[in-house]
Amino acid sequence: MTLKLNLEARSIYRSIQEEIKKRLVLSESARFLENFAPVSDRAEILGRQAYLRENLSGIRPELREYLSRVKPIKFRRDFLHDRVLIVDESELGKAESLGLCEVSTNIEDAEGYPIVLSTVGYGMDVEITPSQIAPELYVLPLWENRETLEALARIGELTGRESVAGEILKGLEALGEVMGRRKLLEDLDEIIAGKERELNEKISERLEKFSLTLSGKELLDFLNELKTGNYEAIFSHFGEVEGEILDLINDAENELSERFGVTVELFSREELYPISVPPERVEMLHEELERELKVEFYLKSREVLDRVMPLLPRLKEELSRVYELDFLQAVKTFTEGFAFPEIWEGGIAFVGGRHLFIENPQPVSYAVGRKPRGFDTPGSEAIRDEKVVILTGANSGGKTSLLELITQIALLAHMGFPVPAEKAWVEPLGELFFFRRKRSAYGAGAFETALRSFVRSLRGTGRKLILIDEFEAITEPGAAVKIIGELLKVAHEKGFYVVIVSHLGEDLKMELPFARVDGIEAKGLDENLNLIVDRQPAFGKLGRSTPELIVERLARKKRGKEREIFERVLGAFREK
Ligand SMILES: Nc1ncnc2c1ncn2[C@@H]1O[C@H](COP(=O)(O)OP(=O)(O)OP(=O)(O)O)[C@@H](O)[C@H]1O
Repeated sequence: MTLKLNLEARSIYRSIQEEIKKRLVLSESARFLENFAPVSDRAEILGRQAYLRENLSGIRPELREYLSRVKPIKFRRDFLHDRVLIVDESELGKAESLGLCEVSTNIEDAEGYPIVLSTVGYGMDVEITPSQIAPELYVLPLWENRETLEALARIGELTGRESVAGEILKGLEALGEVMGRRKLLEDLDEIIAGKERELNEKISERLEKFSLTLSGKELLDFLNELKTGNYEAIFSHFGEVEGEILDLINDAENELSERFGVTVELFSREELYPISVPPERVEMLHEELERELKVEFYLKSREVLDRVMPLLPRLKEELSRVYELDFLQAVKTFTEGFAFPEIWEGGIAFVGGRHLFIENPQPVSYAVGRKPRGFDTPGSEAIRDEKVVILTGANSGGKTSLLELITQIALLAHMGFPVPAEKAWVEPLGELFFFRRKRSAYGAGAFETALRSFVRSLRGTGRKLILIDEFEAITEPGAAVKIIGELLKVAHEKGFYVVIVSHLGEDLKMELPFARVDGIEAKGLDENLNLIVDRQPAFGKLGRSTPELIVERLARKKRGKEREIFERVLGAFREK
């Protein structure tokens, strides 16, 4: 059963969720938070506490870095156009239903396919399973996600649960060579263009040297031979250079052959300078390499998959566990220094509570309902198990913030989380109401709305905590005492827990003998004559209001007649 929240309590719940989400590394992990919505069920809360106690302890800060490197590994089914599967008539339906490649019963249909697979001995032997027909579909995503696998292996070490990722990575090593050649194939055009450029530079250099070595006399000799038609002599002279150029070309081709693992003949011998590679030759080489590589990659993938396939179910588990770990690390950093509340019967109490959204807050202890054993802060002897408490005190004393803190602690406790306090006791509730003061809303409309929601919260029975911030601000003080007084009596009769902020503490106290009145007070003045507030409410003690504090301040500062008047006013406060 979920804990029912009114609008403003829900908005505090949402801001707590946001705080945790901010700390997640992977946005998908947020779904874990949904399993921790506040509930009323004691056993469920205790179960969650046990889960978190057990799992938070193993979470190390370094985990974040590795979690952030994990990407989902997606295995996609795909129709592969580079292969054909030749099967027996009886297997045709099964093979086709896999939808992985072209299937036929006729070997003639294999024409033109780089990869020919068969169950009847016409090509590479396979069984009709996706892993044998298309092992690349498994292996390639693994290869491309090696970084994720490495991160998983580290996460395994950090959490003390050995990961299968290490073993998979070892298996993938066998693909290194063929993957290197796939990369080479991708870069083929660029590599050849580079070689072409390099070769032309070398040839041009050679030619330049050659022309420099041609002396004036040699030039005349040539011209003579040209005149007499003695081409032999000319050719023999130039032949020397031609030979050198051909050597350069051969060297370049040998080097490429070695890199690609096939015999390469790319450069034309007809036109020696500038030398160029006909595009159709590049195309042919590309095709040849591709065919060869496809077969090789297929075979290697099968080999690797044989070893890795049995590990994949565990890999999947580990990948989803990553989101849980991410959730846990976010909870761990968010709840650093928090304590698990004791789930008990008797209201809500905490020692050293720290407001979640105030920087460096003064810790505050508070109790509504029974005073737990172990709650022994100064002044706590005034607590008498009151379920209805009226919180009074100076403006800006921290009354609203205290209501927020009570809400935060109640919400986190019902989520099964640790709470921002040294110690806490929380009774599982059915409903939680938080009514904020409507600062700008004056007038009959606002009053009516507020009254209606207050009354709505009092309907029915069950375990409820109702927090109300200054109800009287929207009506006249006299009427407010009557209304609040009566409504609090209803709450008391029904056994609801209530904390209400009010400046009418004195009047309400007379009306409601069962209620406790607490006060937040100023400790004194700072150097700028501002009030220094003690955020810790004094239990069972009316908080002096701001006007009273100002009168007291002036009574102390002034002298003579004026002081007398201030003291008389102050006396009026004291008489009550
Ligand atoms: N425990 C605390 N530690 C430090 N600062 C606090 C604490 N509680 C409240 N404050 C700060 O004091 C200021 C006033 O708090 P808050 O609005 O809760 O007072 P309030 O008593 O409800 O005032 P008002 O009477 O005007 O409604 C806020 O700026 C708040 O951040």
